[in-house]
Amino acid sequence: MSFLTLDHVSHYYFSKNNYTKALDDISFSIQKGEFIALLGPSGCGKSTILSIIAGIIKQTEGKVSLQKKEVETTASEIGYMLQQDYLFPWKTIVDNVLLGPKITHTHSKNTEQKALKLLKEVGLAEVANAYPSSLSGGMRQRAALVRTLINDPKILLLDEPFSALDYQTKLKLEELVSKLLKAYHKTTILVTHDIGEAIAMSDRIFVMDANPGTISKVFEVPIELRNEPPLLVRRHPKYQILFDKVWEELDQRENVQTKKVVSINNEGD
Ligand SMILES: Nc1ncnc2c1ncn2[C@@H]1O[C@H](COP(=O)(O)OP(=O)(O)OP(=O)(O)O)[C@@H](O)[C@H]1O
Repeated sequence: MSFLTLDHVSHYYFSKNNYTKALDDISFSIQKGEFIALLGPSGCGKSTILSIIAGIIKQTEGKVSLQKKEVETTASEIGYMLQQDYLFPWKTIVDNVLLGPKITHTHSKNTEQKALKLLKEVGLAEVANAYPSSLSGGMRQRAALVRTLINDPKILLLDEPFSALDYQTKLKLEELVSKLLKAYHKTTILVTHDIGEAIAMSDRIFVMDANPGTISKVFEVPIELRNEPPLLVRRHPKYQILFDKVWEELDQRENVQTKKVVSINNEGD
């Protein structure tokens, strides 16, 4: 059964004298617990899709449904993890994690226990009372992940969460995030520029095209890969086969038109 659906979603960014069509007629459905990767050239609308799902912006056309109900905003159901961790430097790790529940008045003794349990699961139990400045980049991103999971969001949106990390830390974090999200059966959308990461972590990969943003092709990750941890996926013979196919699809689309900003006064130009 479909969990999250985007139905003929288009989006325009308007400014004083012109507009950009960022998304054109995007439709897809995601099952509960599914892990989707959005892959495509810069400016193809990946972040715009996440912002629409998160309720940060409202799509110009089309509809977004969660569990079959059309939603104006899914914000309260969403966990958002970005390239930067945005931890507050003056709060300890556990206090950073508990900030969300405190703001939403859902904080209780149980929440604190849950925070400590999650911190333990990501290997941060020892530094729960430390300040972010004393942690490495990878540790800070693990704390950011726990902060995202503490509210038990229905959907997780990951916008290039590993791209600021060194390669080894990134691989280790992929491993941890994948294990944790599978264990908690989280529905996840990952934005990435990294084909290997998309294959290693996802069930399906949506390749996008730019100007305006469309979904050009959907790749199913073979079932044998989906059940393996990312490091093992990267060593599987089927990984390289899929990598080449996705590469080819992206490569074909490299000659995208230059960005199209349409003047409102001279639409025909
Ligand atoms: N606030 C805005 N105002 C005007 N145009 C915008 C705005 N935000 C995004 N755009 C344009 O919309 C299109 C899609 O942008 P978006 O950031 O969603 O792409 P992206 O695929 O996430 O890019 P990247 O990979 O570089 O982060 C681009 O042409 C971009 O310039």
